[in-house]
Amino acid sequence: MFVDNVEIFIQSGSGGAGAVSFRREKYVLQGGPDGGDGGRGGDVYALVDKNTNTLAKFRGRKRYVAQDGAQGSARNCQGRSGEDIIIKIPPGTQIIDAQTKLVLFDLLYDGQKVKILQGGKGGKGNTRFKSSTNQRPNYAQKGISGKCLKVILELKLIADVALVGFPNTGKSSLISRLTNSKPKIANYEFSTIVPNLGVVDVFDFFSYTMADIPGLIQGASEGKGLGLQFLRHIERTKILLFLLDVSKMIDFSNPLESNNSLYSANALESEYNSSYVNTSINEQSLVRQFEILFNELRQYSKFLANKPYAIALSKSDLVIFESFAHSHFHFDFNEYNIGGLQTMAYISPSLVHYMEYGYVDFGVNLSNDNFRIDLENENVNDIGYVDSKHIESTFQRSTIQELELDSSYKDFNVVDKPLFILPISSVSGLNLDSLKTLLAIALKSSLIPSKDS
Ligand SMILES: Nc1nc2c(ncn2[C@@H]2O[C@H](COP(=O)(O)OP(=O)(O)OP(=O)(O)O)[C@@H](O)[C@H]2O)c(=O)[nH]1
Ligand SMILES: [Mg+2]
Repeated sequence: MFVDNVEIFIQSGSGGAGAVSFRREKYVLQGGPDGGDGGRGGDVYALVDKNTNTLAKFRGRKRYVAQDGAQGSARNCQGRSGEDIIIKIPPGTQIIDAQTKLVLFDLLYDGQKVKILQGGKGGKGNTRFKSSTNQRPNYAQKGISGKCLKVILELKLIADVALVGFPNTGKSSLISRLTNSKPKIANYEFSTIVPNLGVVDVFDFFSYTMADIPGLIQGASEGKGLGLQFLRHIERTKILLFLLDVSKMIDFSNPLESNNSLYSANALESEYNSSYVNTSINEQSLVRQFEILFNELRQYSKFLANKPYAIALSKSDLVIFESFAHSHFHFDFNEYNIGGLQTMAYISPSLVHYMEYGYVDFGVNLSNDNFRIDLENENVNDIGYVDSKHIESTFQRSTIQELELDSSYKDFNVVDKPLFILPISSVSGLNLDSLKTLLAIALKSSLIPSKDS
């Protein structure tokens, strides 16, 4: 069960009372004070534990109370300290004061530990109050009470890459091919209702995490579909990977209808039920899918919309590649920084630069004007397979140089959006290695800040 928001009650221990006691010994008539101090109350800590990625266990247990300190006792014995309580939470959990809604802690890294509530101090025993004027004080301090607080634990998953797409576009299928995660895959919408996290291993020395969240639809920002509740999980990702479904066709024959329902989520949705027999792809449908998704993100948060992103064209096994290859996509994402790109696979100049850095032969023809990968090039097979061997070897050699650019390459140190556009298929395996590697290169490069912002 995936749970990402719970309210719990926490309380630190009270300090034990100091003791009032006097020395009693044979032949000692009026022994001096010997009451020990009370023990301190236990603290309440939170500890980040990467072995968990849900707050589900907090649904069962809602009270976390640390132990009180024990009372002091005779013979100057200090009371035992109350045991601390340590609450284990997944990375990405925020601890929020339930009343004021203030974020008290935002815990990101495995092993990070914070004290949320301090236990009360133990009271001083009467020994401590002995003075020249009062040799036998008959009073001691009470311990200080513990504190209590209602807090909300809110989890915002931390993944390096998040998949964003309409329902049924193959997000879960992709994550199941690239990672160890085994999500539910089905040919209907909203088969994923909670996020999945997986680890992508690239060679033996680099890995990153990928999140599959439930599909978005138009109006999600107003609460449609599963709405926004899962978008919080992509707030902290470094790269958004938009999955656009190439098997979706939308009839754009009537431009007058361009602003009405034909282009709405319903139009797209009805397409999801259409058969998978397509003879060519409709690039406008892809652009439209992208626009709808992008706008939903933008409505949710400008910050999200500003993130680096890449595009994967999913289910590319379903289109007939002859037409695919010869028509070439004409992406016209002017607003999104790619003007009229005529290519099927595209890698942004900055990313290419990182790949080339280390003087590695990328293996495909990157023409100077827009660095497009030419399908007719003999290094690329007919169906637009970007030879992953070349990308992989680039990556391997480049990592040695830590993918850092010297200052003369400053111009390339801007994130072009998208980082790349790649046709993929989780069914046939088309370009999956390239996808995995391109994401790795982007994450390793200084294009993407390595710490969460
Ligand atoms: N032909 C083909 N079918 C695919 C491919 N990837 C996924 N599918 C199919 O598309 C359907 C939906 O796949 P999912 O991976 O569940 O899609 P999703 O995006 O996770 O869907 P939601 O969880 O509902 O948002 C399933 O029937 C998959 O078998 C692909 O590359 N090629
Ligand atoms: Mg899914």
